[in-house]
Amino acid sequence: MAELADRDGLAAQWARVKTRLRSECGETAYRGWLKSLTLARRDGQVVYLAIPSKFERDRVVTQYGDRLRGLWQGEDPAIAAVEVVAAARQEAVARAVPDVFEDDEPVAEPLSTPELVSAEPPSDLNAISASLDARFTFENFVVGKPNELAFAAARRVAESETVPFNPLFLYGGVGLGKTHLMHAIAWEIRRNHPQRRVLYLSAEKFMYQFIRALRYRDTVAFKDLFRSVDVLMIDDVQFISGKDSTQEEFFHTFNALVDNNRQVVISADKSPTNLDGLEERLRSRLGWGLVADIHPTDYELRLGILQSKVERVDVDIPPKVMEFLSHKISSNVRELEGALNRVVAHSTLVGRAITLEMVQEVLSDLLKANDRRVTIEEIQRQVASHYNMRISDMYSARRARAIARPRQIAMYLSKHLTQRSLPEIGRKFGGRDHTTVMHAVKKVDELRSTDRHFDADVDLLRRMLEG
Ligand SMILES: Nc1ncnc2c1ncn2[C@@H]1O[C@H](COP(=O)(O)OP(=O)(O)OP(=O)(O)O)[C@@H](O)[C@H]1O
Repeated sequence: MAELADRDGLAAQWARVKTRLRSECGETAYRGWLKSLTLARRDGQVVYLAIPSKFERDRVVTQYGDRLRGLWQGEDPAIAAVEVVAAARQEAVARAVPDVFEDDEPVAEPLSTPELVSAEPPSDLNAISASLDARFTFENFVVGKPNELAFAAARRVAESETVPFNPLFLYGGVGLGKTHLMHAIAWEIRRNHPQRRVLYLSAEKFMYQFIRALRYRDTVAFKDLFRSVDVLMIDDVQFISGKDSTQEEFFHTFNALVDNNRQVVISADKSPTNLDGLEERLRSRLGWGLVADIHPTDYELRLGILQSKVERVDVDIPPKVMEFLSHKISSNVRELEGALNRVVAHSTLVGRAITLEMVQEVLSDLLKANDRRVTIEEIQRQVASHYNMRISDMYSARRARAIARPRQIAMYLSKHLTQRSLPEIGRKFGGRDHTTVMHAVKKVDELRSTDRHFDADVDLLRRMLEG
């Protein structure tokens, strides 16, 4: 009986860990890698999780191992380690786990035994296409200035009878709706043209399928399959950066599809020009169609998104609270949604009305983290006022040292205190080139190492900005 209760408690903990993993790591990573994790058992201070293949296990352990452990420890600080074990297919996991874990040692399965990974390489689209989230539709996507181009382009691709632009390349920062739009395109095509063969998967899964095909010496089937689709959608293409043979294969697949007038849709965290570790010919081809940027959200869009989510959960949230959340949680939409969910969950569980005070209390950690984020505009303001110059000189062409040096410092701080790329920073400084930003960063680094006063000055600015 006690054992059963323990098991239930463990399952509830695992459900919470999975929910947090999903919101922290993003939908693409969750669906691509984490969803297939299953809870095996707990033994003393160690929790055992299972996953179908060794390949996935290696990936999950390197990429998400620390986070998994942290989340489990959040549930129970006594947990010292989380072991991820490769088991055969899902059914086998369910069957084998109790026996497999009879021994104290977790069993890791050898990579060289293909039948343990999967009986057959996939023979059809359904086997490799990632599943689509029912919530990620065009109807549920709130459109504002920052995402209107991406939205319009996505709709056009989904509704058009022909191929309007090839590829459609959607890019933007974390949690701004790339995956949502990709799923929406796939849903819409499925609805309007059920006969079209749509393949949607993450770039990591593409790589995984490719490596698997190599291992099975089955690259012909792989090529046939990928080249037989009407619409190929690859999410998070930045993951193939630096993976030469995967890139090569992707390039050929891409060309074959485009040459045959099949639609290709790609998403990434950066524009083709700014994707590092990509071969030049691929980079240039990725930019041939329409490149649509999803900009960071503005206040109006955040408020709109919150309103649309609140309508669906059917709870009463005072307008002041909605404004407060849209104002304060500006990092990304995923975090905004997470904040709303936390507030609603707290209110339902504890039976407490949603007020400004309650929200500040429940979200104190998140609010603090958002407060700390610095924008390029704040940096420009702070640096300009520190050096007693006009803010417009941050974007002006004036090159006098008294102006140029603080501007370089502001570029340097933008590079270090924000997530913006060099070209993005350059744009915010009057449309300067990324090499100018690079030069500024180098120059400030140099001066910091040779001039003590200069170094202290920059350090002071940094501390003021970081609050
Ligand atoms: N404009 C929007 N309207 C409604 N929901 C949105 C909008 N933008 C983002 N979201 C929601 O925010 C969450 C994160 O979006 P999504 O997973 O598409 O981001 P992403 O850009 O693919 O992030 P990542 O780079 O982490 O994969 C999703 O739940 C999505 O539905």
